[in-house]
Amino acid sequence: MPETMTLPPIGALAEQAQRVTIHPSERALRGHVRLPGSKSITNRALLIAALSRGTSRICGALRSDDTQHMITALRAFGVSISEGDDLKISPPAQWTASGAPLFLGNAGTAMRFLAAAAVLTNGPVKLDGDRHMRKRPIGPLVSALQAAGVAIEAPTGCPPCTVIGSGRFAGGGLRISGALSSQYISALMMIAPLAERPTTLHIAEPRIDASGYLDVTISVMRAFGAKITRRDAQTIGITNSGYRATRLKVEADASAATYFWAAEALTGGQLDLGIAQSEQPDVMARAIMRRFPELPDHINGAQMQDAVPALAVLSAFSNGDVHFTGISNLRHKECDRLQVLHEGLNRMQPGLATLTGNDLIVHGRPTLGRDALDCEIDPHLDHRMAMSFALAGLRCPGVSILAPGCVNKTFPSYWKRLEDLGVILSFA
Ligand SMILES: O=C(O)C1=C[C@@H](OP(=O)(O)O)[C@@H](O)[C@H](O)C1
Ligand SMILES: C=C(OP(=O)(O)O)C(=O)O
Repeated sequence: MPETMTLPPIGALAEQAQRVTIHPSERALRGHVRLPGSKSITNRALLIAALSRGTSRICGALRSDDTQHMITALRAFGVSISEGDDLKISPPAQWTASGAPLFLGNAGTAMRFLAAAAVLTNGPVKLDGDRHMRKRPIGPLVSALQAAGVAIEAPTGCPPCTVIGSGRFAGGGLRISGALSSQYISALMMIAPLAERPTTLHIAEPRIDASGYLDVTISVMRAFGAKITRRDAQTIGITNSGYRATRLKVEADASAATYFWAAEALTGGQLDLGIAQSEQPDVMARAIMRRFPELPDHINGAQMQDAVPALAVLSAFSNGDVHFTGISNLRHKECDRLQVLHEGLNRMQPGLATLTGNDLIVHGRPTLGRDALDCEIDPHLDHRMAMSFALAGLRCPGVSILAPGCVNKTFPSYWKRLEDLGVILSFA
């Protein structure tokens, strides 16, 4: 190749490629990894900024498919958003409904948060997503909004859903089930400061999965001046004091960090990720991963669900069986993650994982790197499946991942970050 010819950037290679093959790392991975901003914080901050008085600025925001869907939808409501190094958000006096359906891909946060916020527009809004999103339940949120007087329908119990915005939200006492997703509760929490009266949210279950995301919601709401109190595990009180614009710095994404904590463990390396303490639920995975290869024989994934795929792949190389419980909601994520994890692990080596109801048991084999079969993993276009199974390739020769561009949902620079650490990838 002539010296002047430059290779296309790796992001473009990954997007166009049908597969990526990961070559085992000969050495321990060391160095600094620049992580993207938190998806959960970015999409909350975008929505709340769009509901605030004044112009807000968000620094360190995640730029990915999920946040782009949120930005595009907010613009359709009349919100002005400029995308420089920082995001600058200026809401209109009143959100407007353009009439055109809003396509939100497979972005759960955008779908659930906007289904609730669309009530604040002045007309009909149809929210739709891709074929995966059309299988992800939204019924409990729809029922809670209907009980609050909102005209909203999702005939299949999943998107598409149609909201007839009245420009107002009554607030008051609301009951919501968070059994299938904590995002339903976050969605109601975030519109409550704009209600006509104070809101008390009653969560139907005494304990829900992913409840740490409610604390993330509270923190972002407070940064925009909301008055909100988590009275107990099932009760949240929110004053109708509105939001005021602010400047918010988004912290690094803890779910993105899990892949690099696992990569450290698998290669015996040490990485500086610039993420220490955080409210984000997936930071809990770090302490567990540090114990590798002696992982606990039981991991309850209920409160760190997005870390489970990376933990499951890491477990395949551990010294024993790891029994994952509390993970039934993984069936309603970007794909049926329990099914796809089970399928992918057994493709790496038959018998590596067992699925018993909604529990996954990974039968760790410390020698796996040496005796694994060449395998092609179909992540079913799920970013976390792609990023997690790629980790197996750090130890096993011949691991390839189909449609690697699916990482764009939350981590477009994932492959580049691995290459920056010296991992050799072949895109085809
Ligand atoms: O509120 C959030 O930002 C999220 C909550 C979790 O989903 P569920 O509440 O649907 O379990 C998590 O899996 C998702 O990636 C982000
Ligand atoms: C479940 C996820 O995303 P969401 O629900 O926001 O689509 C995820 O990122 O793993």
